[in-house]
Amino acid sequence: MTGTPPLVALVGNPNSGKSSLFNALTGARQKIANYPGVTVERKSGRTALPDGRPVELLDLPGAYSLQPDSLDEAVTRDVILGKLAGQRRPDALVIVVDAGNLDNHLRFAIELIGQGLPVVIALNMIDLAERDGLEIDPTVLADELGVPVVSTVAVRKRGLDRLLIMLAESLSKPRLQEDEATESRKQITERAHRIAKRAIIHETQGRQWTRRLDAILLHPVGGVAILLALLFVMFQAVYGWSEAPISWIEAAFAALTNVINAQMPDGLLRSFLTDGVIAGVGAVVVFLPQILILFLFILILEATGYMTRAAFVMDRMMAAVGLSGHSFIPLLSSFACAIPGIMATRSIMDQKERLATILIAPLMTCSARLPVYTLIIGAFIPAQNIGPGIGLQGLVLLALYLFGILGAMLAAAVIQRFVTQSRSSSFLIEMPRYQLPRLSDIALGLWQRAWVFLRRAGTIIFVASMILWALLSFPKVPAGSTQSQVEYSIAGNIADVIEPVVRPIGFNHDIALALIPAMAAREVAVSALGTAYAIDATDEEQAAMSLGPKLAAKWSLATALAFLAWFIFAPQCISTIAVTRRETNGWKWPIFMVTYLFALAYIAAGATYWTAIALGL
Ligand SMILES: Nc1nc2c(ncn2[C@@H]2O[C@H](COP(=O)(O)OP(=O)(O)OP(=O)(O)O)[C@@H](O)[C@H]2O)c(=O)[nH]1
Ligand SMILES: [Mg+2]
Repeated sequence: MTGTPPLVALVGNPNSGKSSLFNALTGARQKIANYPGVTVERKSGRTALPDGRPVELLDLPGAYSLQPDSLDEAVTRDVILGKLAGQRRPDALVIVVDAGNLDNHLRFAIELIGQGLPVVIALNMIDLAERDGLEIDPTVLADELGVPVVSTVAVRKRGLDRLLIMLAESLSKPRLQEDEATESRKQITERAHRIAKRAIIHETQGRQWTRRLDAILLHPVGGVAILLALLFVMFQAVYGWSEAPISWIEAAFAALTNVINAQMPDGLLRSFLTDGVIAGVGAVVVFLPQILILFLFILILEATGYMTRAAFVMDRMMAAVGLSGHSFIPLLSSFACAIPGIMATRSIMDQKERLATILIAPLMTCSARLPVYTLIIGAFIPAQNIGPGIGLQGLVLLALYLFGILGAMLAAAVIQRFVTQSRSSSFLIEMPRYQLPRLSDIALGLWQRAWVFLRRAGTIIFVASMILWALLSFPKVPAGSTQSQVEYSIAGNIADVIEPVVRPIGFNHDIALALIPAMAAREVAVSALGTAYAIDATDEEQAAMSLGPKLAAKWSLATALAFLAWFIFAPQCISTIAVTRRETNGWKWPIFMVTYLFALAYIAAGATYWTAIALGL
């Protein structure tokens, strides 16, 4: 044979050992360049078949399927289909499969075999599989798939001779027709599962447990039910466990106020310290225990390997609104804060899906909303059980989170349908191993969350409280005026302008006052109320009361519920708007986002208020 040597591509899932195999086969005879027109690395090299014929090997980027989710995957697909300009189609494929991950990797293998090219399967990492007590019969695999299968250990160069013999044989056979009847994704998954089950002769208990657990946790109905149950327990705990630590923090701030009141003469500085700093910052800091409890759950679920399963379970639901599991992790991060969530959307390949995800990320209940929610719930929702072990407050909190998610899903459906018009892409991920979380990792994670929260309290919320205290304290109300200090102040006058706009949705003057500074950060709504009520307190006893009872005395239930509904939707956060501008390269999308979110917030608050009034609450 003369002319160009046959081209053989190494292809398979990421991390299956393609490059290791490539290195083992080609040694130093490698050429590295880019594929024409794209910044994806092209690695090729020479090797020789047992009869001495040369072969050109191509190390393709890892992929999960022939439906690309990334540039790398698109290159892999185009090369295999012979569609990449300037790159000839391979004459045969070596499909590299991780023996320890047979179920997952066989899906791509089946899809590749359907392309009709001569194929040899390298059942790689067989050493690791053996170490883990996994025994696989390659002949069963070969029978089921109808192609030769060779066990290999790329890093020890085991099985390479046999691989080359099989390759030579395959290359000399005529090319098959491409499969006409293409199987659906579901059929491929099921077939991969069945074949893996047959080929695995023996597996350890740990792996059996993983499979059994996955069968339950990934179940389309049962898995969702378990996810909801876990969320339910999580939000019950936020209330159930936080009472004592919150009262300690409150007591500490009250004691501090008393010391200052006893040691300092009445005056501006004292008012600044007690009404501004302690009432403002303190009102937010008391929510630290609840935030830590929430994150304790999230960190544990992440560390055990459950979160990836939750993403998988959610994928189906997200597909219904035109998103995919790719959006799940960014949206999940948005529960901490929309800013890292929006930044995490960079991993979404489909630009329209990415945009839709950015636009709905602020609807995920970020931790800054928690102080607002818990303050209002604590003040207005009775701390009673509506069934054995089912606290009403925790239930309301869960409902608020679910409303946020529901709102996000509806918004996504509408946005994907009318604005971005994207189709959802396929979503395949590998499940991490289940494991017991390490205490030190959880502790570190909690410490980081606490630090972020306290740093916000000490910086942005502190500054906002300071400014607000000044705006509320000046000008001083003249003696004998019928107005209170807050009404007479600059902030009070600004609130007068806003109040008519928000009165139709049940908001009062206090809320109008809190809304503007809360644009800096949502928790500032809480500190603003704290400072306003502290300044207006007529006597010491009233001043010492914590914020919740004060609200309960002044607001109607309908107003409180409307305020909660507002905060589910309102884009009350300048940083999020700024990040959206940066990530979408312009003002168009942030303006769109702010407009639709404010509109939703206004409608939701109004609907809540008038429904509550109609129900006589
Ligand atoms: N024990 C063992 N380790 C292997 C084997 N093959 C590959 N590895 C290791 O697995 C890891 C991934 O191997 P790579 O060759 O980089 O995998 P790849 O398929 O090229 O990965 P991508 O290019 O990211 O798609 C490396 O750390 C290898 O050393 C094997 O047969 N046995
Ligand atoms: Mg590689």
